[in-house]
Amino acid sequence: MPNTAANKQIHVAVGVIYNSQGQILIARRHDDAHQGGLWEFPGGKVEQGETVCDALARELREELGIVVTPSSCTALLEIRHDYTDKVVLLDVWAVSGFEGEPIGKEGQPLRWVKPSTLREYEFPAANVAIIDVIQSA
Ligand SMILES: Nc1nc2c([nH]c(=O)n2[C@@H]2O[C@H](COP(=O)(O)OP(=O)(O)OP(=O)(O)O)[C@@H](O)[C@H]2O)c(=O)[nH]1
Ligand SMILES: [Mg+2]
Repeated sequence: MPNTAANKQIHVAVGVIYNSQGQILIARRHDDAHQGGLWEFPGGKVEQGETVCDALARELREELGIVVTPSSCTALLEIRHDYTDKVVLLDVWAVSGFEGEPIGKEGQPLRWVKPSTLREYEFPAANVAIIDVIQSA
């Protein structure tokens, strides 16, 4: 298949961020974004020349204003998902240490939730596997 915009795989760094009470941070995607209106784990596209950890730290600084403690990042899983309009490779990391208080710097609503309540929120289809891993931990 030719490498067109429609089938090019997008590498995404995704953070499952824990606070000291064991809650996880979720954010609501803008209505006009891909998979808009759904909840997500914060993160974004890995840029050329970046490690996934660097990309995650940059995205969490840009989107939430927090500074991730590099030693607190651990790889959780990778998910490849075909949304028809695009294919994503989600590189999912747990983040248990950071400085600052997260705020929705792009106007996105944020919520700290207990892992057991994650299924009450609507996420993109690719996230089902992430929630399975979180809840089996
Ligand atoms: N951040 C994030 N993206 C996800 C999740 N699940 C999921 O399918 N995605 C998909 O991953 C892709 C890239 O994520 P993104 O939109 O956050 O990328 P970004 O921050 O670089 O955004 P930008 O393109 O506005 O600069 C989107 O197509 C999005 O739908 C998730 O839990 N978190
Ligand atoms: Mg993003």
